[in-house]
Amino acid sequence: MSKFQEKYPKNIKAISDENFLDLQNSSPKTSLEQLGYDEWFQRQSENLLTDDFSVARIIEVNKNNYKISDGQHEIFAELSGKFLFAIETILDYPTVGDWVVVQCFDNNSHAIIHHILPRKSLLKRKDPGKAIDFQLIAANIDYALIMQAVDSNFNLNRLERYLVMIHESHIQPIIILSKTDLISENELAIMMENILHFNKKYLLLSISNITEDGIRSLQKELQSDKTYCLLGSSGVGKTTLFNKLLGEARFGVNEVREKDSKGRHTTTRRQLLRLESGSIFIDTPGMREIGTFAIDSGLDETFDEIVSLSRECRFQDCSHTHEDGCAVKDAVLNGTIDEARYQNFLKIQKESNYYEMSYLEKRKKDKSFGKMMKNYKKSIRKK
Ligand SMILES: Nc1nc2c(ncn2[C@@H]2O[C@H](COP(=O)(O)OP(=O)(O)OP(=O)(O)O)[C@@H](O)[C@H]2O)c(=O)[nH]1
Ligand SMILES: [Zn+2]
Repeated sequence: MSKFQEKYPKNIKAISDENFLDLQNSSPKTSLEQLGYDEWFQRQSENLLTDDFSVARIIEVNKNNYKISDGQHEIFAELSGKFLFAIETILDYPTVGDWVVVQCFDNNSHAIIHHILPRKSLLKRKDPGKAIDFQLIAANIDYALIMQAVDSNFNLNRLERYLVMIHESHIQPIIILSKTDLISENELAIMMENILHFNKKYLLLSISNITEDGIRSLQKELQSDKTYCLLGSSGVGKTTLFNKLLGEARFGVNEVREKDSKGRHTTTRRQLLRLESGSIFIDTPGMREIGTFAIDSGLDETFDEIVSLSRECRFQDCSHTHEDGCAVKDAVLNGTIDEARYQNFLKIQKESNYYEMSYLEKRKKDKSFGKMMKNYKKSIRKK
């Protein structure tokens, strides 16, 4: 064991076969379970599964329809009229990874979506085209692999921003440093030390797609039937890594050409797929351009030392910028809290306050518009 591993045994796990043992001992899994369906979702669906309704997972969101899978069939699906009518905000639409209650027709050639099961996690982002709207990226992701390359891409502030966003989405982060072939072992150790200094609670792995260092350790971390996504700036090596995980033999299968429900040929990229090892990966177009996210509890978890200090501030609504008796500012002055980290905390907090507010205002507006429409429809019916 290296010195580094001794210091951070939990963060840098030695390669072990633990993950694989429980696989061998368990009873055969249903095809739904192999797609990530578990007891929790089962409980959520209990009262909804009447008549000929069944459960399936959204594996693709297209312009005019969805593609769902029950682990055996891939079926084009549309929303029921009742479902559409009840939609109040973007958040009510299904997205990739969602579990839905459906009714299948004509020998599984198409399906109608009636309900979305509650989500364990939801990844969303601000729509770049609009000031305050959301775009859903994916639901029910268990782990996000946050990738940063060790070259000029490496940036602790950006890493913290990703961590905040991931916490906010209720997803577990795993940090991956990529392109380790570009630096020496010593340089890598220093970088990892820098990351772990503030982020001891996370698993940190390092990989090189070129030398394949660390790839096997990463593969051993990936659990079967859990859902993952790869996040990180353009060029850090996500696609290269993903193709490696898919396996050389299956290289290229991610592109599919098929007929949509209206019989037209379309070429799409699979948005949810299962690796041979049993782990599930979601890769949607929106994931590639993640921008600003709503941030609330995620901020607390990422900057926990700052947030716990803030309870000692004189004012309850202290902004930690100019107030007298601010425990956070004092800690920065006496060096207990890192200055750069404090500045990044303020920056993310400021952006999120602004963003959160505009979202709430928008939602209020949406609701009152919905009410207005309902009253209008009622008044028409009365006439
Ligand atoms: N030195 C080095 N280069 C790598 C490694 N992995 C990928 N690259 C190179 O980095 C470039 C970008 O790799 P991609 O896998 O396309 O990166 P990406 O993160 O998927 O980028 P986007 O598709 O733009 O999001 C390519 O030229 C790769 O050959 C690595 O481990 N080491
Ligand atoms: Zn304060």
